[in-house]
Amino acid sequence: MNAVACNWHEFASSEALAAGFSAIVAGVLGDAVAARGKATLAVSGGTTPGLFFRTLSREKIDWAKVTVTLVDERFVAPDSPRSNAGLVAANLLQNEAAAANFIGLYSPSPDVESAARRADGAIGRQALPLDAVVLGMGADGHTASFFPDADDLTALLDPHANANVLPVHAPSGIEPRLTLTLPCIAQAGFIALHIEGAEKRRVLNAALDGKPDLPVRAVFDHASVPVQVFWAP
Ligand SMILES: O=C1O[C@H](COP(=O)(O)O)[C@@H](O)[C@H](O)[C@H]1O
Repeated sequence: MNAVACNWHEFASSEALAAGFSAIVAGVLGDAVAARGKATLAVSGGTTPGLFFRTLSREKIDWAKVTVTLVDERFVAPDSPRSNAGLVAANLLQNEAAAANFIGLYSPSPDVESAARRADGAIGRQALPLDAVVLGMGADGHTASFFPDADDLTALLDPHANANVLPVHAPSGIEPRLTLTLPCIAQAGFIALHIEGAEKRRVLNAALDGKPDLPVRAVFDHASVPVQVFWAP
């Protein structure tokens, strides 16, 4: 097993992590705006990032030049409590960050396959290459919507995939999903993994030690820059 390239940032509390992490992400986005006149950020959903989003939303950068998108999405409408877009709208696209442009992955298409094709085009035209990606991880070792029990995990984890967005069918994912592909994530200029709690730390360490069936490992193996891990108890 090859050694993995990552940098570990440890904080004493969720509050301290949110403050430190949001300052770093704001710095990455601000640098991109200064260099290219625009910046792109892909964020994850789930239960972990709420406080980080609310803290990041108050960072004073030129948010009108920032495009925010999602690493992954449940195939549900934005008003569903399960919607990652809804989470981002309520917590990140507020305060200073209300000026940002948002590109979601969901559309009210007949099925998740057509929604993925639509999102694939929008992401390719408006969001790539990503300046920054913020990943989460489930206790089963999934990141993005790369679930260990996904029907086509091999295609999802193909580092040479041509697609930007793929549909996902995984029993543990509950609804069908939409996810950025591994190359979209791996080629970002800044790649962060935000996890909290002892259990997720144990799972991540198992993945980094080479335990099979933990899809998060693929990001570390293919990332174009060392992955920055942000952890609090
Ligand atoms: O379903 C999802 O789960 C992961 C992890 O979420 P958490 O609730 O354990 O923080 C998240 O990264 C992903 O974006 C989301 O769709």
